Order: sequence, then C-alpha cells, then structure tokens
Amino acid sequence: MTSLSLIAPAKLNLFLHINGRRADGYHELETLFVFLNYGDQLDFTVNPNGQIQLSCDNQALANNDNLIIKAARALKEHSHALLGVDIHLTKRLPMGGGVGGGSSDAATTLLALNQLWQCGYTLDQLAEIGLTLGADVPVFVRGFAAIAHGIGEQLEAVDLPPSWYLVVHPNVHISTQAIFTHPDLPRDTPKLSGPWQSAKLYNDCESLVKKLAPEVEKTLLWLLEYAPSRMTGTGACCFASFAEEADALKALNALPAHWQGFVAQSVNLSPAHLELNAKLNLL
Ligand SMILES: C[C@](O)(CO)[C@H](O)COP(=O)(O)OP(=O)(O)OC[C@H]1O[C@@H](n2ccc(N)nc2=O)[C@H](O)[C@@H]1O
Ligand SMILES: Nc1ncnc2c1ncn2[C@@H]1O[C@H](COP(=O)(O)OP(=O)(O)OP(=O)(O)O)[C@@H](O)[C@H]1O
Repeated sequence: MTSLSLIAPAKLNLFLHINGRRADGYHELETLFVFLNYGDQLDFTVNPNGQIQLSCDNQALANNDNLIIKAARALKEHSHALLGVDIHLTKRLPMGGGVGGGSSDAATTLLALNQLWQCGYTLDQLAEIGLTLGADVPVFVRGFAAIAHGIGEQLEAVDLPPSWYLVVHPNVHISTQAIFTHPDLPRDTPKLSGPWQSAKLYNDCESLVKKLAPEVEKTLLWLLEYAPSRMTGTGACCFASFAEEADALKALNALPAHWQGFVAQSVNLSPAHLELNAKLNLL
C-alpha cells in the first residue's frame, strides 16, 4: 500500500466537567466524547525521499506548526522509518471550534502512517505518541466513544444510540489555552458518583465562554429554540441534538447567514477507523 485517503472526524463533548487542576497546569476532566460522521479529508502518498510534506486547500495551514506535520515527525522519530510522505489536507472542520479538528488530523495521520510505513504499532502505542501532541489526540487514535478521565486520555468505552446534531460555529475563535488559564473558570465540579446517565450534566467552560464571547450565548439561545443544546469543548461551536435528521436540517436551513453550521450523525466508532478497516480488508 503506497497511498491512503482517510477522514479525520469531528468530536463533540456531550458534557465536560472540570474536577481540578494539576501541578503542571493541565486540568482533570470528566467528559463524554462522541464522533461525528463529518470531518476533514486527508490524502497520504508515500515518497521514497524521506520528506514529510503537507499541502492544504487553506494555504495558511500548510506549515510546520500543523499537528499533521508534528504527528508525522513524531512517528518517524519513534519508528526510524526511512520513507517520507506527501499529505494533502482538505479542511472542513471549523478551527478553534472545540470539535477537535487539529487533534483528529494528528490522530488520522498516526493511523495512516502506521500502515503506510509499516511501523506495526498498537493503538495503545499510537495513543501514547498522540498524547505528546495534545490531550484530545488519544481518543481519536483509540476510536471509540468514551467517557474520558485524567486530562482526557483515560478512556472508558460507552455505547450510545445514534443521534443527529446541528453544529454551529458562531464565527468567533476561542483559544483553549485562554479558557484553561482564565481565573474565572470553575475547576471544582465533583467527580460523578453514579452512572452519568442519571447525573446533571453540563459544560463547565460554557458560562465563562458566553461571558467572553456574547456571540456564543446568542448561538445557544438560538439553538435552544429548536432542541436541547450545549457548547462543545472550550467552544466556540455549539450543538443541538435531534432524533430525526429532517428536524436538524430544518434548523440548519433557518441558520442566520453570519454563522456556519453542519448536520451530522453521531457514531460510537470513529469513521477514520471504519474507513481504515474497510480498506485493509480489501487487501
Ligand atoms: C477541552 C478539550 O477540547 C476537551 O475535549 C480538550 O481537553 C483540549 O484538548 P487539546 O486541544 O488536545 O489540548 P492541548 O493541545 O493538550 O492543550 C491546549 C491547552 O489546554 C489546556 N488543557 C488541555 C487539556 C486539559 N485536560 N487541561 C488543560 O489545562 C492546557 O493548558 C493547554 O495549554
Ligand atoms: N491540522 C490542523 N487543523 C486545524 N488547526 C490546527 C491544525 N494543526 C494545528 N492547528 C492549530 O490549532 C489551533 C486549534 O485548532 P483546532 O481546530 O484543533 O481547535 P479545537 O477544535 O478547539 O480543538 P479542541 O477541541 O481539541 O480544543 C488552530 O487555531 C491552529 O492554529
């Protein structure tokens, strides 16, 4: 196999509780991750010259700070692979949106290059490499919907019925770091003591982000007219959940023009894993 095309799906944090802050500044979380069948597209082609090269429809993203390059370099260093790769990114996910676009791109890169360079790493090993790139990378590498503990890397699988989501980006960029370093962020939510299904669930970042970015509050108020709604991650994207696709699409059609949105279904298994497994089974 010398080339591979895979999706890098979005995630939603269906709830996000912050339980404390560690000495290194990272926060202890409890959060419920699901994947959406919507995401960026990544095309990988092996090259023999050992170079790692990225092109993108959004030229500003094709630089060495991109998590795709960082993921490929991390894997190359670990595995001492001699081959290189040309990668093309088609960016669909809103950036700084809380849907994990950069982390998902990094995870898909690790999954693809593990095959193309024949590194033979297990998902646990790839998740460990992924964690050095970001707290959200391991869940995308493991590829199952999960409650996460720790800083987001300790995963407990969950099985959720599929649901339809309207995800709206209110056109404001929220820096994850700015939220996690803000003095007003609540950091003392008690750990869940029983099943999460019967607990009161929320996103601990939501009220702070609404205060800092009133557009997020407006988005949530708009969405709540249609269905139960919440912010994902540290924002700025907000989502509303629907039982029927048609109802989600109806709300999307009414979306004010100054916001962007998309409708997608939640899945328990990452579409990146489903695509990869399907392609490997064809060999
Ligand atoms: C908030 C979430 O989106 C929930 O899914 C993630 O935990 C964020 O994951 P991520 O973007 O991969 O995060 P990283 O790139 O590792 O960290 C970005 C910034 O967020 C802060 N951060 C992140 C995760 C965490 N559990 N505690 C933190 O305090 C760190 O200060 C860091 O400077
Ligand atoms: N492949 C990538 N795609 C998007 N952003 C990237 C990528 N690599 C690095 N970045 C940088 O990471 C920043 C945050 O991007 P990202 O879209 O992953 O945020 P997010 O959805 O809020 O993530 P999370 O939910 O994990 O906090 C961007 O502003 C950009 O500078």
